[in-house]
Amino acid sequence: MVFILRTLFANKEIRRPRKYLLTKFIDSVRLHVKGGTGGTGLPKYGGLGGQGGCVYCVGKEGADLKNIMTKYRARTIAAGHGEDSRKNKIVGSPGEDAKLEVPLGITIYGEQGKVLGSINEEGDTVIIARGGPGGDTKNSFLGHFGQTHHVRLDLKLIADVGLVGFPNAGKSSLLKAISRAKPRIANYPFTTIKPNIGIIKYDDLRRISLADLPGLIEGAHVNIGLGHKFLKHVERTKLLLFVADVQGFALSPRHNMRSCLETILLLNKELELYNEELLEKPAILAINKMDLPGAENTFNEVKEALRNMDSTLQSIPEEIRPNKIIQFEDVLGISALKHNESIKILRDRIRKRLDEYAEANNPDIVDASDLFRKNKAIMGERGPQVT
Ligand SMILES: Nc1nc2c(ncn2[C@@H]2O[C@H](COP(=O)(O)OP(=O)(O)OP(=O)(O)O)[C@@H](O)[C@H]2O)c(=O)[nH]1
Repeated sequence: MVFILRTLFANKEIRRPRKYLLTKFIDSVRLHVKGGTGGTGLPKYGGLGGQGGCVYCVGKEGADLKNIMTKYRARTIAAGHGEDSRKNKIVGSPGEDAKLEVPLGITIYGEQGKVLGSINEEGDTVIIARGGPGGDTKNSFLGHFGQTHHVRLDLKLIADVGLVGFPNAGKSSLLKAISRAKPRIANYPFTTIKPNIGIIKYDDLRRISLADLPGLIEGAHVNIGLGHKFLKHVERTKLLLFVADVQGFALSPRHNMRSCLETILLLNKELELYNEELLEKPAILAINKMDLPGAENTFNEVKEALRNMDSTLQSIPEEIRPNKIIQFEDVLGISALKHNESIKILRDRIRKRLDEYAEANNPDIVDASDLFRKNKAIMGERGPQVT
């Protein structure tokens, strides 16, 4: 009884979201959406019913799916119905639209996985349930029902760089050292249970975003650890930043101890098993914890092994051998904890690789002097050569 009264008279302002909503990172939401019904027309006066309202999504920076889940606890969103035509208001007003603010990076799927649209920039709009037409001569002045169906909003973070590594490799420490993000850092695996985004700011005001994802482990493809659940978030990144612990990794004393080189190959394999296309992305390898004793030797060994991949693979057990090897643009030794010169070098290298990527994908942004040189080479001494 006390519980019922408390619930009935509870002040909605101070009601907190359910506990699981406070902790969990939500990257997929299923909703039932209903477009409004069109208003009825008035045949006697030729009156038109108002059109039913639509449900639509608008991209908004800073919005998140958790807010949608808290706001629409019943997971149903309905737009308003169109107004009926009346003697003193012949044309009924359209129903009120229901606007849903969603984060950038959302893809909207309808029934049977059909893609309804995606939202990648602030202000992008996708209608997810159309309102029914109002009553007029074409439908005997009877308003129609709006569209009613289930949709799934699936979030894939949009960041320039995606950090991938085993748990405890120091991804969060690196994110903290390189950007102003404040992720949780602790000396046990799986401290990171949801993606964190950090921004690197350069002197020329260029900003590069990095997504730190929960650690992958051997067997992630069969859902061990946190599985491949978060790998979808690297699909939209332009550059992969592998972070490997120079000491290697063992999840517990019961698990195999994997060396630094083995963790790199295992990460390669897990990415390959998730989506082979990810291996085509430009990638940088950062070997972390270089402040530890003996790190320099291991680093040189790993670098050498990566250089002679064919002979390395022969000495690697078959269960951790990837079919396709990722090509690293750079292999760097860093210390995320000491926050030293190595972090600065990494920052510059990330910038360089992303600039190269932009140049390759947007030929319009090429350096003007480079363009001049190329044009001069084509034109030769006497101007353009016609072939
Ligand atoms: N010596 C040393 N320790 C480091 C370095 N970077 C990180 N660590 C330590 O390694 C441990 C794990 O660091 P995290 O940054 O939480 O690692 P993570 O990869 O984010 O781990 P998960 O959240 O489990 O995925 C912490 O105790 C850090 O202090 C480093 O450069 N040198």
